[in-house]
Amino acid sequence: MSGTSGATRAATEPVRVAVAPAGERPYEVLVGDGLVGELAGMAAGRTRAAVLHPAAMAAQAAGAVADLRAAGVEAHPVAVPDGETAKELAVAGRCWDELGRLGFTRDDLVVGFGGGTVTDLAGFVAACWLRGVDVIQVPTTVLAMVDAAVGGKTGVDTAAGKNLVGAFHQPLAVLCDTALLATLPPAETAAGLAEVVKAGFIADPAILDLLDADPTGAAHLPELIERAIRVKADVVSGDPREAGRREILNYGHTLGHAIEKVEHYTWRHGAAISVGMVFAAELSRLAAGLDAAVAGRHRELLTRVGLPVSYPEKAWPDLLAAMRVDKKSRGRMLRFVVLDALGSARILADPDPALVRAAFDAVAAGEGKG
Ligand SMILES: NC(=O)c1ccc[n+]([C@@H]2O[C@H](COP(=O)([O-])OP(=O)(O)OC[C@H]3O[C@@H](n4cnc5c(N)ncnc54)[C@H](O)[C@@H]3O)[C@@H](O)[C@H]2O)c1
Ligand SMILES: O=C(O)C(=O)C[C@@H](O)[C@H](O)[C@H](O)COP(=O)(O)O
Ligand SMILES: [Zn+2]
Repeated sequence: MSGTSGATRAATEPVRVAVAPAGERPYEVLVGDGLVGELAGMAAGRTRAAVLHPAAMAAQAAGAVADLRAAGVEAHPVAVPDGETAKELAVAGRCWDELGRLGFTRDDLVVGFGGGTVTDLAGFVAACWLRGVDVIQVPTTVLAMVDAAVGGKTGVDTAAGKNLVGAFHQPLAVLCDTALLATLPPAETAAGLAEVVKAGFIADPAILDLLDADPTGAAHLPELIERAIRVKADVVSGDPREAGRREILNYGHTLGHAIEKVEHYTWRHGAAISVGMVFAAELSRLAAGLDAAVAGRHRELLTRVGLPVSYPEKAWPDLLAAMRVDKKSRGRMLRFVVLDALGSARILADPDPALVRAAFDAVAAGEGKG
């Protein structure tokens, strides 16, 4: 490490998870307490860095900016709106204006410091500026650590729907400093656990046992974060541009993204994905032969985590319209991620509309309220 900033060093050796996207530069996801100090060492030698952060995280981001400056990097904080409103093309435009004002060149660095909305935005800003500059992600929510900051999916929302404009742009590194989670509100932790539960159902059932033992996640948080990152890293490494298997990471997202759109992005992503997974589990039971007990486990566990598991029936026409512009759709064909069994996910293309409706009816009936 060449950092000379005197920044806080990780108290213990970080966990390192390798991501090796086929045909692209490999990188590591580091997980540990006090890791944000590693940023300055990684950036040393660069001329400029722009640290994109939500206004609400200005104080924490200022620490990272100070570390970068102490390492000789001309670092600039760039405040962006909080929550999903960060993921608007106009916000990306303002970030590009700022990079232009700073004279950002191809060897300068974008840092995404915040939740998944900021890491999605920062990745997209970096992907497009000069057709691609490096980005280091410093996720500050559970959700961003286990999912959003890893894997190179970047983008913004449009009037037509969620994440419809974007680019694949893998980060140079991902620094998950678990000390930053100390200020995270419980509802945000629960939302992040939705993606952890997803990783459990599609690939690593041990996650579900850990959450059964403590649905707050607190007792096993470092292990849960590491396990979910390993699931994501494995899938992304094999299929970085979602030509096939990566679609399983979209479990629960077909309905989940539709709920986010219908709710005008006032729902947390993790909360919408929770309802979406209950729906996907029902569809799996009805159309892919998933064991009823495994389907039911979705409702039970997500309820205990504190996440919603039902949604009003009257919204169905709007939800169906929103699902048609999901990125997994082909032509007029809807495609969903389903489970054949615990830990075994696949695509179900063009299912019988009656079964899709029946799966939603079960969600609307609140059978999952537990
Ligand atoms: N690119 C991907 O692969 C991918 C994967 C999953 C989700 N996502 C995207 O991620 C977004 C959701 O991310 P999110 O759940 O992190 O939401 P978010 O970014 O809106 O953060 C949630 C809230 O927590 C606050 N916050 C962040 N860190 C904090 C901290 N340490 N202490 C206190 N408050 C803190 C934020 O300011 C915000 O108000 C969605 O837009 C979703 O589409 C992307
Ligand atoms: O990384 C992926 O691939 C995922 O699908 C992870 C999802 O949790 C995430 O919400 C992603 O942004 C959804 O992707 P999208 O392509 O449906 O927008
Ligand atoms: Zn997601």
